[in-house]
Amino acid sequence: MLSITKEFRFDAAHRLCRHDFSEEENKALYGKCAAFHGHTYTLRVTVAGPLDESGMILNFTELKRLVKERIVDRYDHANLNELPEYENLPVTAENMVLYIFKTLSRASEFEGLTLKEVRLYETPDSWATVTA
Ligand SMILES: Nc1nc2c(c(=O)[nH]1)N=C([C@H](O)[C@H](O)COP(=O)(O)OP(=O)(O)OP(=O)(O)O)CN2
Ligand SMILES: [Zn+2]
Repeated sequence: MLSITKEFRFDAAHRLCRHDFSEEENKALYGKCAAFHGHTYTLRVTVAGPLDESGMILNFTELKRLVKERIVDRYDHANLNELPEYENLPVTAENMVLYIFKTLSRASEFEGLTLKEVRLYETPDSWATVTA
């Protein structure tokens, strides 16, 4: 199966918390990550599909425009806890990658293609993945 992958990076801040928990309960659940801190996230988006008449699955330039517009430009230098999608969810790599996958999979640019995988690295050695 043929696929293409594009990688993106953004810097963002968050703290891990449940809104229905007290500070003490969040500290007990999430430890040091209950305190506000930042990451340089790496996002990898993989798309599969047939080649078009230009010899491409999807132009990398178009993929970049889409992912930047829908995700990266909103997340870069943001406080992730303030974004509406995480109003009632802990800002874990798992919840983030699920939201990113759902959001991108709705894009009309992927019509006739398969959004195969979205992977989000929170640190160079910790990541979460959604695979179609
Ligand atoms: N399953 C998950 N576990 C943790 C998440 C997560 O999103 N999903 N997030 C965190 C924190 O955000 C924390 O910032 C990262 O924790 P940790 O990997 O322990 O942080 P380090 O700086 O020590 O990372 P290294 O991988 O050792 O560089 C915690 N857990
Ligand atoms: Zn963190």
